[in-house]
Amino acid sequence: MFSSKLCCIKGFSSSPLLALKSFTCVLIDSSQGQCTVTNTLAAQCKSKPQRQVCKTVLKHFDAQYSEELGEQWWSARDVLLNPLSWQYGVLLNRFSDLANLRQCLTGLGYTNLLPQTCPESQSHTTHMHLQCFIHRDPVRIPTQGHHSGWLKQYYLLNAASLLPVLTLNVKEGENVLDLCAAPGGKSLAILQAATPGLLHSNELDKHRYDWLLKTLESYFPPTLRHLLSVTHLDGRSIGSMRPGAYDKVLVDAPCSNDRSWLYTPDTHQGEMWLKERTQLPLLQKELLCSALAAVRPGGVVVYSTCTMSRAENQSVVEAVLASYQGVELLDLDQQLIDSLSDHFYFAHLRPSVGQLVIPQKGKTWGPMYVSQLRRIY
Ligand SMILES: C[S@@+](CC[C@H](N)C(=O)[O-])C[C@H]1O[C@@H](n2cnc3c(N)ncnc32)[C@H](O)[C@@H]1O
Repeated sequence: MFSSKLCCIKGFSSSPLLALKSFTCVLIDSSQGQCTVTNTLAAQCKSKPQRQVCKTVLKHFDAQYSEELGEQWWSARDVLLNPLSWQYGVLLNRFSDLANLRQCLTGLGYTNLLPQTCPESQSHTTHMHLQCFIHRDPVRIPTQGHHSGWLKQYYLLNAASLLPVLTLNVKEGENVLDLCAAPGGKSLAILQAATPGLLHSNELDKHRYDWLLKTLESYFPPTLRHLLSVTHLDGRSIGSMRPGAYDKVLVDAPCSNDRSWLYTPDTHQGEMWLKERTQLPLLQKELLCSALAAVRPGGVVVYSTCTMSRAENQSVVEAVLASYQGVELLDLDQQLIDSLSDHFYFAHLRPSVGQLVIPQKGKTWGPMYVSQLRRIY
C-alpha cells in the first residue's frame, strides 16, 4: 500500500488536499533544520472530499487522445485518473529566508530537479539559480499563507511547468514579457532563474490579475519591484502596442487544462468547456502572433500549454509559422531534454513540432507542451 507524507511547516497552517487515511504527517521546523515525523498532527488535518471524474470529458479525451497519442494516452490516463499518485514540485524562493529548508527537504527524500553545477560548455546556465525540489512519491507539503511584509519560501507547482521557463533561458538584464501570467507561477520561476532588466507580467482577467499581483508581492522583495511591470491587458494587443520591445516573450496560453477539466464538477460545465475548446486555437494563434510582434528581431518566443491537444499545440505553431513572415522554429535544447528525461516522460509527437511532457507511472509530471520560435527579422 502506498504511504504518503504530509509536511507541516511550523507556524503555518496546513491544508492537505488528499485523503488522510494513508498519510504520515511530518513536522518541519526549518529554523532548527530538524524534521520530526509525528502522527499526532494527523488529527488536526482536515481532508477535502475525493474528486469525481467527469464522464463526458473522459469520453471525449478517450476518443481524441487515443487517436493522437496511441498507447501513450492509456498510460497517461491511468495517472490522470489517480490523483493520489500525483507528484508536486517545491520551487524555492531565492529572495526569502530559506534557513534550513533545503536540508529539511533533502532529509525527507526530496532531490533537486536540476543539476546545480553547470560546466561552462552548457548553454542552459539558468539552471544555476532555479531550485525545484521533487520527490519520487506523491508527497505534498502545505502551501504557505500570505503575510504582509514576509516573503514566502516556496511555491508548489507541477514541475513540468518549469520547462517553458528553462526553454526561455532568460539572461541577466534581458527584457521579458510574460503575456498570460496569472496566477504567476512562471513569472516567479523567471525571477528565480535570472534578474531581468524588466519583467512585464500581463493578465487579462481582473480577478486573476489581482491574484498575480499578490503572488509577486509574496515572493519578490520591494527593493527589486522596479524591475516588474504588471498590466491588465488583452495580450493580443501588446504586440502592436510595444513592437520589438522584448528580448524574450513567454506565451503560456489559455488552454483546455486536461488535469482540471477531467474533474469538472458537473456534466453541464464539462459540455460547455468542450464547446469552448473549439474556440481556443484561434485565441492561441492571435496571442502567439502578438508575442512575435512584441519580440525584437533575433529574440525568442516560447509557446506553452498544459493540454495534450494537438489542435492547441502543434497545429497552432504550424499555422503561425505558415502565416507569419520571418519566423523560424527552434529545437528545444537537447542537453536540457536529456537532463530532464530521468523525471519527465517526453511523448513521441506526430508531427514532431515542440516537446510534450505527459504523465506516466512514476513520472507523473505534465501535461506540458512547449515550443520555441525565433523572430529572424
Ligand atoms: C495557463 S494560464 C497562465 C498560467 C501562468 N502562466 C502561470 O504559470 O501561473 C493562462 C492565462 O491566460 C489568461 N488569458 C486568457 N485570455 C487572455 C488574453 N487575451 N490576454 C492575456 N491573458 C489572457 C487567462 O485568464 C489565464 O490566467
